[in-house]
This record gives sequence, structure tokens and C-alpha cells, in this order.
Amino acid sequence: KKYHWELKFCEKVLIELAKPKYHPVAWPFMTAVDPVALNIPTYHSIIKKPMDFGTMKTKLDQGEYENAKEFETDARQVFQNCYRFNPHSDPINHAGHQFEAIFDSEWAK
Ligand SMILES: Cc1ccc(Nc2c(-c3ccc(O)cc3)nc3c(C)cccn23)cc1
Repeated sequence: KKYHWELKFCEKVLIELAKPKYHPVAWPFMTAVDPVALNIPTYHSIIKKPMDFGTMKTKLDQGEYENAKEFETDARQVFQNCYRFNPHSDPINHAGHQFEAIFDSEWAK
């Protein structure tokens, strides 16, 4: 089916983004933000739709995406959450922009 090919592409993108060479910019976005561990108790009052690439992998493996568009929507949510919560000056905000550029490059292939 059409969707099957689209989801294979999503899996391929995740495998690429999880490579060690991207870890310096990818690491804050590969697992769910833990407000207790990070001492940011306001996180869930500011960010209404938490998302991360680890959760996206689980959703993909569990068949929770119907198409590539739904997958991309979650990816964009990761970056929007990062820019909303982390000040422009914060290194995490900068890492988000760098990692989004890597995602965009893979997504355009
Ligand atoms: C006091 C303070 C300030 C900034 C942060 N940002 C931050 C985030 C983060 C990622 C995505 C996101 O939507 C929001 C936050 N992830 C981290 C990690 C893994 C380590 C250190 C900082 N981190 C943490 C604590």
C-alpha cells in the first residue's frame, strides 16, 4: 500500500538521525523531557504536546502513524517545543535549530 512505503521512509530517517555522529546535537531530543530530572517543574504547564524522537520510534513500531505527514507533524512538535521552552540564548535552543536542519535535509531526500 501507499502508506507502507511512506512509513519505511520514516524508519530510515529515524535510523539516520540516531547515528552517533549526530549525538552532539540530537541528544536532548531523543528521549522524553523529564521535568523532575531537569528541574524544570513548569515544563508541562508551558508545553502542552510533549514529543521526542524516541516516542516517535515507539509510535512508528506500534503502527500509530497512518502516513508520513503524521510522523512529520510529531517531528515539528519536538522542535517547536524546544524553541518555546528554551530561550534563544540557551545551547539547547541552538542544538534544536541544528538538529532541525539535519531532519529537514533527510526529510527532503
Ligand atoms: C533549567 C533548564 C533549562 C533548559 C533545559 N533544556 C533542556 C532540555 C529540553 C529539551 C527540549 C525541550 O522542549 C525542553 C527542554 N533537555 C535538556 C537536557 C536533556 C539536558 C539539559 C537541559 N535540557 C533544561 C533545564
